[in-house]
Amino acid sequence: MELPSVMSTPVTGLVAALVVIGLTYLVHRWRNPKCNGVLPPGSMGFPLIGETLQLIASGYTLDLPPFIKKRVHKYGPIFRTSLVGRSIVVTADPEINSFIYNQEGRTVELWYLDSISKVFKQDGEVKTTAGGAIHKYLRSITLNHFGSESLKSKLLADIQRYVDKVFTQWSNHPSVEMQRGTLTMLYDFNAYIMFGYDPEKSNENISESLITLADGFMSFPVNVPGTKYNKCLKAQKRLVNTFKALVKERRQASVAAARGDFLDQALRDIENEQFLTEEFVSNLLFGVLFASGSISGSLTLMFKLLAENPSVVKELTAEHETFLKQRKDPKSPITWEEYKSMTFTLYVIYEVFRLSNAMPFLLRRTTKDVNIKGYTIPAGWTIMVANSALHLNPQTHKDPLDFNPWRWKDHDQYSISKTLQPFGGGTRQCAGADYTRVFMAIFLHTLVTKYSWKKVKGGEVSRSPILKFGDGIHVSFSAKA
Ligand code: HEM
Repeated sequence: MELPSVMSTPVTGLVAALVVIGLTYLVHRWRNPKCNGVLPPGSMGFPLIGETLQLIASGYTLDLPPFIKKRVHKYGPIFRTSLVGRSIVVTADPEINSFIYNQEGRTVELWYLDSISKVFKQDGEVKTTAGGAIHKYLRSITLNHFGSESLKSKLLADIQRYVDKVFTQWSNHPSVEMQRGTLTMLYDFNAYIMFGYDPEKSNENISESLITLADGFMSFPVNVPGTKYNKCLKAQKRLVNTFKALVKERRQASVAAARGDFLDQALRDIENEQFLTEEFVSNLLFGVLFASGSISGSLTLMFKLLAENPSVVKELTAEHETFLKQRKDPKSPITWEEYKSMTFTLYVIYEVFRLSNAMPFLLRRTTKDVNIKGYTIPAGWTIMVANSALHLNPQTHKDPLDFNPWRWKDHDQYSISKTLQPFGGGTRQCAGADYTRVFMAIFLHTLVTKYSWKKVKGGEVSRSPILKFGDGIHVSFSAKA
């Protein structure tokens, strides 16, 4: 009866030793990934989860996310890590960032985390973020409807009418939570521009679903009922169905019903572009509409920054009241020439971009080994381009956490393009940049010329690493006499 246990002891010991050796080898491989050169310094964290938990830990200032700040301090402006199962190199070095922007289609390609790709259906033939002809098309259709020609001929007036209407509604409430308020405003208006959406006539509340989606898409990707990620995936399903139905309905509508909008153009182009299908078009509407909500974070933060800096509001108001005085009819709409001469307003907008960092980093995947500054980033790795580091670098911007629009006074356009890159760079640079500046300028014009306003509650900010506003920023508005 004793025999089995005498026999099993050395076997068990051997198995245990093999498991330990195997695990040690795997951990060693995890910590020292293969590379045909020198990897940037850094740590790959724990096997599988890497340093994901550290990435999403919140910082309670407008400064760089603590994850990046701590590591830049420890390793320098380029370091390696692992996040959600991916080997990643983070760069906060402006020279390397520009190099990476310009490598698009050569040694790197646009890439999203797997969980984000799932939300935006970025796979197979409906991948709207692909390169080549698809990328060219994405840019051209977006610029056609949101670019400078459209702004001058149509959108400038449309934005003014819409912003006026929204402020009138806001002033009828005791207060408005600005993040939700600006997101609803942006999604409703941009959906109107793109496909004639009218929230009062639609069965689906598109802005509400997009807000739920925006709230959950950067949360920890655990798909369990009740989690933000789960709610986000449910909202995504509703949106995909709504866009599909919309595309079908418009395709069946008569030519006379055409509005000449984004959706009409995409459906017309189906005849000429091989990659365009109804599913692709509905995915395109979804992606561009979601991207257009990026202005909300900057507008929301703007209220906090203006409320804390009355001298900025004073100079801003003076600039806009001068326009009113110079007009024959003070009630006439803003002209393109007036927009172009809003000097201080533009400094305020630059400063809000610099501090809001609506997209604190951009993601790329290497298609070949990338050699830069003595390091090698292996093929198949992800690169996180931390453009926000440029905006918060004390060597580039003195007292970087101060809201100081006057700092832009002595900069020419070239130096601004080198020190402020909220819209990224290279061929993937934001196609909504002009539209964003015009929208914010008109929003500010309406705010300071027509309304008195007060922050009544909230205003805490955090970064994890996306900018968040705690319980929000609540503002009350009343029309000026
Ligand atoms: C504050 C507002 C905004 C910010 C900070 C912002 C930022 C960015 C950034 C950084 C990129 C480059 C992404 C990358 O390289 O990975 C980008 C791309 C893009 N953005 Fe924006 N964006 C804003 C508003 C908008 C708006 C209002 C629209 C639509 C009207 C828009 C449409 C797009 C599109 C279509 C792209 C893809 C461009 C391409 O791949 O060539 N964005 N945006």
